[in-house]
Parts: sequence; structure tokens; C-alpha cells
Amino acid sequence: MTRLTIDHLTVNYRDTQALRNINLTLESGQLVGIFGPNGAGKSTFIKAALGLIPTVTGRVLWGDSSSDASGNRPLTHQLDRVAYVPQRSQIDWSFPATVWDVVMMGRTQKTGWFQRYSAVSRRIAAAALERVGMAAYGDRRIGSLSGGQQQRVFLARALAQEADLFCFDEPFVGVDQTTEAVLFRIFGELAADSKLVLVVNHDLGESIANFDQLVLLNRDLIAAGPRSHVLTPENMRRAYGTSVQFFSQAA
Ligand SMILES: Nc1ncnc2c1ncn2[C@@H]1O[C@H](COP(=O)(O)OP(=O)(O)OP(=O)(O)O)[C@@H](O)[C@H]1O
Repeated sequence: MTRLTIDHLTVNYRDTQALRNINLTLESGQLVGIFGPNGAGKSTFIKAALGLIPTVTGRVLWGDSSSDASGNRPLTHQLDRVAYVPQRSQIDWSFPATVWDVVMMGRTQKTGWFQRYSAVSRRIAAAALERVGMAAYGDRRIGSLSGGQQQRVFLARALAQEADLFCFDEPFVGVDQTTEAVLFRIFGELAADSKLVLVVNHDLGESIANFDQLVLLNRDLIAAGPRSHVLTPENMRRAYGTSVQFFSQAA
């Protein structure tokens, strides 16, 4: 098993403290939902963990969970093991790429830039597209697809990377119910296959039951663990400034 260790992570944007001293350990083989109100630092958490933005303090380690954390290596030195799908709003949908091009990008790290993709890579990409139900769309321009279809293609690209750690930022925004079901099914399969799957999410409704673990942020880490541990009225009040009954029912 593998473990992600977040150790004293603090992130500032010029005049905003986005994350304050986050300490957290997440084991592989789980689907983890990262929740919190708007501006809580959820996207920042993912970006900082992946080294996409600078941190003030802290380190993020990834490695064998049977050794102590000091034996684990920085995640940023192992990005070939990570698949990251940013928020849809951060992707340039006018980029003239086909669905097939996007999924093959998932193989670039394994193949190397400017190298020809191998037959194995093409087979893996085709299987990934098939798995998300988009095999018939390979020639379509990515910008011409619906939001749900685009999200499935980006999931296929992530699958083609054959990563161990998957990070999805708001994958359910603007997607249809069929796509939501496909995403949750595949996320669950990845977790069952010993991957660690981190999903930034907004929706505190019924779908929350799909997650094995929750991380509740509001600049500080409010709580992390199983739903029953995290979705308490006190934690909700600390995160959202209100205590909402149905949260505890969802637990
Ligand atoms: N590039 C940036 N420059 C300055 N401030 C930023 C930047 N990105 C985010 N912030 C601020 O940092 C805080 C955390 O933002 P972040 O996007 O991580 O929150 P979030 O929980 O993902 O929010 P949302 O649910 O609205 O997407 C917010 O106050 C936000 O305004």
C-alpha cells in the first residue's frame, strides 16, 4: 500500500492565506472527497500537493505506507505516478485537438515528447476511451462535446496515464447524471485497484455516500476520515458557518 503524507502545508496567495498548516495522511485504495465552502482552499490543496503553486511551508510525500514517512519521497519527484484533471473552466476548449489526441496525451510521459506512440500506448488509450463509453468519439473535436462527454474524455486521458494517484478538481460540475454515474463507477474501480483517488467536490447531497473518506477544509483542516466522523454538526458549523441536518443523515 502507498500513503500520501501532507505535512504542515501552508499556502499564501499574495494577501490571502489559502491553506494553514494542513497535516493529513491518506492511504491508497480509497476514494477521498475534498469538501468545503467556496474559497476554502480545495483547488489550492491539490495544486500545492502537485507542486503547481509555491508553498510557504510544508512537504507532501508519497511512498510505501509500511515505512515511516521519512522514508517516503516528495510527490513532486514522482509526478509520473500522478494523473491530474483540473477544473473544466481552466481548460482551453478551443484548442484544436480531437478526443483521440487528448487521450494520447496521457501516454506522453511514458512515451516521451516527439516520440511515436507505441502499439501498446495506442491499445491502452483505446481501452481507456472504451471504459468511459467514448470509443465512438475518437475523431471528434474536444470543444464540440458536451460537458459530460468532455469530462469523460479527460478521465480517459487520466486512465491512459496508468497512474497510482488520481486528482480530479470538480469533475461533476456541468455533467449529466449518466456521466456522474460513470465517473463514480470508475473512481470506485480505481480505489478497489489500490489507487488513491482525490476528488474535489461541492455537492453535499446523496452522492457523498460514494466516498470512502472525506476531507473537510476551510483554510484549516476541519476534519478528515470516514463520513460519520467528518459530517458532524460541529464540523459543518466550522466549515460552512451553519449546521445542516441532512449532512448527518447522509453519513
Ligand atoms: N491565483 C490566485 N491569486 C490570488 N488568490 C487566489 C488565487 N487562487 C485562489 N485564490 C484565493 O485563495 C483562496 C482559496 O481558493 P481555492 O480556489 O483553492 O478555493 P476552492 O475551495 O477551490 O474554491 P471553489 O470551491 O470556489 O472553487 C480563495 O480565497 C481564493 O480567492
